[in-house]
Amino acid sequence: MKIEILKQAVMDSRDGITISDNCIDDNPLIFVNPAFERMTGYSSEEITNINCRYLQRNDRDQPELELIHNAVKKGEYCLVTLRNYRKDGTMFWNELSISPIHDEKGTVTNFIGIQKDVTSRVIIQQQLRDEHQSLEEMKIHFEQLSIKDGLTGIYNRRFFDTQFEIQWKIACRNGDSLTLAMIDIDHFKSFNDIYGHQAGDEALIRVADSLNKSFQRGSDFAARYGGEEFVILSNGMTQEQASLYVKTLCQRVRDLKIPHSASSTGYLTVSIGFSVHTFGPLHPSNVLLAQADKALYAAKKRGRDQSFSL
Ligand SMILES: Nc1nc2c(ncn2[C@@H]2O[C@H](COP(=O)(O)OP(=O)(O)OP(=O)(O)O)[C@@H](O)[C@H]2O)c(=O)[nH]1
Repeated sequence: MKIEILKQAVMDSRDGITISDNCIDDNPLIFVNPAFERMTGYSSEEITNINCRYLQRNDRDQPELELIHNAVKKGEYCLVTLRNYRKDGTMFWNELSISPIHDEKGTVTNFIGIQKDVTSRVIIQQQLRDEHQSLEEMKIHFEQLSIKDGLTGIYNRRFFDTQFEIQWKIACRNGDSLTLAMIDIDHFKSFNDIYGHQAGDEALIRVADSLNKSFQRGSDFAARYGGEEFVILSNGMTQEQASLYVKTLCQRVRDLKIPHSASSTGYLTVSIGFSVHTFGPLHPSNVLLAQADKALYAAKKRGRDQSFSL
């Protein structure tokens, strides 16, 4: 091939082509083609005989610069995408490859650099990444919405039903005990009537929060079961442990000291029915719910502000 054609190919290339001199201190550019001049806005005279790091200006905190530095040191090829700045100060993404040129003894005498302005591609990639991230955030948000109660922020009935099924199956397989506590606010209708619905909502939030902070085990959880009714599911407790635990729940709500003039104590209280059941392979799950529900009814009958188990 004629040397003239090679020369013309470099001059006509749409990609920027540079040649640096590796035998001179600081590896300065000794040639840039017209496409490089168009891409950067610098003329050949302005940028030859100096190292091309001026293209990064003060934006030196780019890990890719370390890759180039190492490749030059070892006399190796490398491909990076960098933020570069044109003469007018505007930024562009430069996809740069550098390849060593060897003399007959194998010494690296020069590097040839090929540069492409890939700004549009990088911007689209960033937009896609951002959109993907927002979609992920929305997905998490909607997942949370589907299992959390809108008012109190604790788990909702749907989550409880699913989780109850799972924990029941595990308990049946392992022969473990499960404890279900059904917690109902006392005289809540009159609380709403006296203090208003908004105050009722605030009381529900405070009670839910207090119950939600009461666990000893990671697998325990509280959920809002209905209007002013909550449930707590816990595994591995004995009857005695469960009995002590639910007493502390009643106390936690008393300690909130939410005034309730229609309550005999003067404060908002809860009644709790609980059931502890050790499951075997054939035990249905609803026994726990039915027993806890009956026990709650009994706790109400016995005067409220207390826990009870059948
Ligand atoms: N503010 C508010 N009130 C609610 C909400 N959900 C249910 N309630 C109210 O809770 C009250 C429950 O009343 P009842 O089922 O009669 O029970 P109670 O008055 O607590 O009586 P006992 O359970 O027998 O002590 C009703 O007045 C409902 O309107 C809610 O999200 N916000």
